[in-house]
Amino acid sequence: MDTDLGPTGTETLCDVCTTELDRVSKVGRLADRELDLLRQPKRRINVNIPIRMDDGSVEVFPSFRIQYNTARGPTKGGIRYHPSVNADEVDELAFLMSLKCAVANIPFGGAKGGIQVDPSRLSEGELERLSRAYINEYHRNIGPETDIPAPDVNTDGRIMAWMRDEYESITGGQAPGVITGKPVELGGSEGREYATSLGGAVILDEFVDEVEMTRERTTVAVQGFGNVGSYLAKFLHERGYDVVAVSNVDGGIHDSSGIDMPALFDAYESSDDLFEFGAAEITNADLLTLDVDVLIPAAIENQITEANMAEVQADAVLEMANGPTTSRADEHLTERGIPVIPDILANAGGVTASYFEWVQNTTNEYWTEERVREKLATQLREAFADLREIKVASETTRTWREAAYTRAVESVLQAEAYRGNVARADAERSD
Ligand SMILES: NC(=O)C1=CN([C@@H]2O[C@H](COP(=O)(O)OP(=O)(O)OC[C@H]3O[C@@H](n4cnc5c(N)ncnc54)[C@H](OP(=O)(O)O)[C@@H]3O)[C@@H](O)[C@H]2O)C=CC1
Ligand SMILES: O=C(O)CCC(=O)C(=O)O
Repeated sequence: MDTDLGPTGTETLCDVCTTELDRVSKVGRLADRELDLLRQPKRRINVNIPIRMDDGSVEVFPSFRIQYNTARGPTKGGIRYHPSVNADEVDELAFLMSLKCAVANIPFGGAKGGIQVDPSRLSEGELERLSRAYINEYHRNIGPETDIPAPDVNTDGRIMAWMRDEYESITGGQAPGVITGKPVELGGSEGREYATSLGGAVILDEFVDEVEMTRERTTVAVQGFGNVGSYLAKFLHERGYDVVAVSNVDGGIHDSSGIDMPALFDAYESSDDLFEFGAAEITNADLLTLDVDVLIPAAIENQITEANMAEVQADAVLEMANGPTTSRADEHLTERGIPVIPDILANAGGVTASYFEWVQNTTNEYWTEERVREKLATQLREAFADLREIKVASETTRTWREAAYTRAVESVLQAEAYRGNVARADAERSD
């Protein structure tokens, strides 16, 4: 199925996206046509991919690529492998990518992809066949100037390498800019592997300065110890924060005097088991309600919800995962004066470094790790400053999320207007 949606396409945005869009729409007095453009993806593609398994049987894996908004540039966003991935989830993630690229001020639209699979069940060969088959099915829809995938949950540089190779064997020639998050030896950027986390650390530093806290006395709990959570815990420890809890899908560990992160990294590398480290064990539910300065969901969506929002004791939330807070919980935290640094700012370091990778691929000029880190920090500090300015200047903007949506929606709609897709005259606006 390949759908260019008209204004009658179904809406599948999550409640927090819809709530925030409605709020921004009311304040900005957006026209119906403008809202339609934001509420639905431009193109949804889904393919059931048959794969021959090692035992000779054939399994079929549903897969998706959703290109949400193309006004600001080629679409950009990761590919997720997870048993529960579905079209609605990918819609929402693609919507968030469209806003995130605008918040980070990089010239991309937003997309997201996914395969409904539990990759831990697959052999290396099956994983490679599935990854290559995904590109085989979608190669006409992606490309360095159209839609550029990247890693997300359960995907990594090795998978990006197979995907680049498959794309080039189908299309002929070299096309390093078709995908980002590649290994450095294959045209990847220095620093991309940890950029989401480094970006999160830069944003948290800015926030801590803003509210006049000091890093040294700031305790943090990080849910998720994958690419984003583990590097973030490391960076925050190096910057002087006290990382008191971390977790993976099986649960977590807690030490109120601060976890020795280098020692944990060494232990985890060999055991792949947080519990073997010997610190007190906690559940993911416990972690989310710990009495810490900053709670950092860095795993999957819908973690702070109506069920646990009243028990959240943190003084602030840094959303490193996409969509970890539901709308009701977001409102509740706001009422209690707990600031939430939204996903589309907090985790924008990943796509920003992906943009740098794409620029390097396009110019064939490669940068040092130091240059990437400096440029990343500058870009994210500017993004934070832009949102602070909106918050300070506006009497109605209460939260960082509202500021981020305000900035992103304005930027996307300006681009749509310059393309002639919407008229931005007051006469067009509905009340
Ligand atoms: N990778 C990137 O560049 C970017 C990622 N993000 C977002 O960050 C989040 C994490 O992504 P990433 O680190 O790449 O993914 P990974 O697959 O590398 O890691 C995910 C982590 O979350 C844990 N986890 C999975 N399910 C649960 C659960 N139900 N409860 C608690 N923990 C769970 C996993 O545990 P286990 O290790 O045991 O499997 C793992 O530690 C996602 O929301 C992603 O969309 C956002 C921007 C960029
Ligand atoms: O690096 C990218 O292009 C996208 C990363 C991503 O999927 C995300 O920010 O959620």
